[in-house]
Amino acid sequence: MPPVTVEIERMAHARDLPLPRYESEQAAGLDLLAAVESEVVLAPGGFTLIPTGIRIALPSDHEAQIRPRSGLAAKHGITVLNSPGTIDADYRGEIKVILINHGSAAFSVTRGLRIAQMVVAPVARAELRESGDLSETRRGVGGFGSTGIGGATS
Ligand SMILES: O=c1ccn([C@H]2C[C@H](O)[C@@H](COP(=O)(O)OP(=O)(O)OP(=O)(O)O)O2)c(=O)[nH]1
Ligand SMILES: [Mg+2]
Repeated sequence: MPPVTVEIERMAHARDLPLPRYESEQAAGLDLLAAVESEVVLAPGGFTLIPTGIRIALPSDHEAQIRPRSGLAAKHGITVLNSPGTIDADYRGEIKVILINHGSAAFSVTRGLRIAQMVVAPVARAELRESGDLSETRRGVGGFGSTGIGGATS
């Protein structure tokens, strides 16, 4: 798939920070940096909105998803509260990341720390057509474990 062009602006408080980038050749997400002025300490159980200092313009019919970094989650219990956060194609404000500390120790967010990753993805927009005659399926209304919990199913 050819790359999608995303316009990006580094805001005044982030001109010294590098642009988000893919950390490996085939990485799905661009790592987002914390554009905090000074250290922000997240107490256990606490959550906070972290600025990234960037604004973007996505092409129409695309979104950006703000996802956690597994390293921060596995090592410190830090994740994205509203994961995946949704950046709409028409949003022109600063991208912010809502981090939550599920760990048992305080976590320090320092300027430039790679706090989350942003995945750009195509989006299908629905045209709703109201109907009283939805198609039948084998699953029907079954859900929430209707196929069994754990083990192999036959
Ligand atoms: O993690 C996030 C999630 C959202 N946003 C920005 C971009 C998005 O386009 C906008 C609105 O997000 P969302 O639709 O999730 O929030 P809402 O509570 O529905 O707000 P709104 O009424 O503004 O749509 O906020 C972020 O910067 N970070
Ligand atoms: Mg919304």
